[in-house]
Amino acid sequence: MKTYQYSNLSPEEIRKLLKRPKIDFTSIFKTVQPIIDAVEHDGDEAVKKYTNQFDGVQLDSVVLRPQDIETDLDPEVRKAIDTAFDNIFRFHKAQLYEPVEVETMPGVRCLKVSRPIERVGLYVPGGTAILPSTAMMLAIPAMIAGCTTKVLATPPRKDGSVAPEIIYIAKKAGVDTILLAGGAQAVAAMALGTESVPKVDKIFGPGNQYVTAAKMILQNSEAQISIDMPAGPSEVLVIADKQAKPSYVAADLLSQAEHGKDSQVVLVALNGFDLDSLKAELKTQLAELPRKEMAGKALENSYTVIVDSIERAFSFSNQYAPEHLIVNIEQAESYTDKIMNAGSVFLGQLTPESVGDYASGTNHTLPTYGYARMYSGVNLAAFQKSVTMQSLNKEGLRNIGPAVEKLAELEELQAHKNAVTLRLNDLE
Ligand SMILES: NC(=O)c1ccc[n+]([C@@H]2O[C@H](COP(=O)([O-])OP(=O)(O)OC[C@H]3O[C@@H](n4cnc5c(N)ncnc54)[C@H](O)[C@@H]3O)[C@@H](O)[C@H]2O)c1
Ligand SMILES: N[C@H](CO)Cc1c[nH]c[nH+]1
Ligand SMILES: [Zn+2]
Repeated sequence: MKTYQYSNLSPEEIRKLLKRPKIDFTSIFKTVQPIIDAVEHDGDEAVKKYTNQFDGVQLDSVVLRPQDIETDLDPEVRKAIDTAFDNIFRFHKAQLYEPVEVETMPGVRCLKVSRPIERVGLYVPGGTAILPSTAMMLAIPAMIAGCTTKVLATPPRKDGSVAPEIIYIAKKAGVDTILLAGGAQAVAAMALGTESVPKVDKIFGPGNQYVTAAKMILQNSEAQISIDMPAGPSEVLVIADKQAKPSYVAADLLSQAEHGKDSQVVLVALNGFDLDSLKAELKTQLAELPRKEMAGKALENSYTVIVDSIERAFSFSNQYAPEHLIVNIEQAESYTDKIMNAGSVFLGQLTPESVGDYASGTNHTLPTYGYARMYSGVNLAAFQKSVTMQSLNKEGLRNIGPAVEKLAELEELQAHKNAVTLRLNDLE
């Protein structure tokens, strides 16, 4: 990790630091488009072909029905999943809201109600690590929202199976179909539908560049789907002051670096934070990690910036708009008003980012790459759409009619005006 002193940086150097490592989507689109075309044309056969090519697995069937499969989990694993499941359920259930009803003028009643997006596709990455936690983050809000068709896609393991933990979660959350595929072929199968995969209306979930590119292409295609957000390689920004323990900060930075070599981690250090101890901690902790190669590569894309005030620390973080922000400074809770752009925030010395990845209750599918400036992380509302309704009585029609007639006249839309005038005349 390189270290920069903020006050010595030129505006151009700051701009460069705030940008993420470039992803060349043009070449990825060239790989992904033919995969999508093949799935559109050949359905399940294409899914099988690419699963063989990229995952080395020859599938007999591309789908499983989780409800038909017995799972035998280690009791401790089951208990941990159940704890996380309950917390995620509780936090997302609390996001259900009551219909909005307003009488905008006497006799004119307006309503806003929520309805589930009926058919959803949930992508659970599985290239370099199995992620049962992502299965929970997607399937639980889909269940609470009332989505009726829930397809969960995940790459098969080398023996063609799906991790029992994912099956257990899928059953618990009422997922109907598991698609044994990853990458662009899985996204295409859910967006377009195949002989055995139901077509969905919205696709959720993080993934590598092939997954992200397929989501981007398909949302702009005739498949008529929407996607949650452009979620890319995991990232974290830590703000640390002199009270922050270097060993904790190192562990937090490494926890996101170990996701993949393209992850980026950033430390914004306030004066007094012990950078020498941090460097030593990073070295010793990294050496012990099973994924040290990936995490080490990610650290090469990463950096520390030293700032001289808390204001500067938050303004840098807001411009960077991290997926995860850890505020490891004294009285962290008193600074929440300063946080404008971040996917999910972890306040204080005792709140590692990992708790949000697994079990605190918040969602871990979050915007990366600076998209936290305008996108929210996955939440209950992402699985719903709102429908507005209105109804008028005689008084309402009399009250509102003249304004609508006048505005229709202004826009020279006579039929619009007539629809009101005919009714008003009948009232007389
Ligand atoms: N932002 C978030 O919320 C979040 C959460 C969890 C994970 N992540 C990120 O998700 C990503 C997971 O990536 P992953 O690779 O482990 O799993 P993945 O499931 O996203 O991708 C694996 C699939 O990629 C396809 N693939 C592999 N090589 C290919 C090639 N050359 N051409 C075409 N397709 C190919 C294969 O079909 C394979 O099944 C990581 O970048 C991680 O940081 C993000
Ligand atoms: N940190 C990831 C989101 O960026 C989510 C995750 C899953 N498992 C562990 N971490
Ligand atoms: Zn993580």
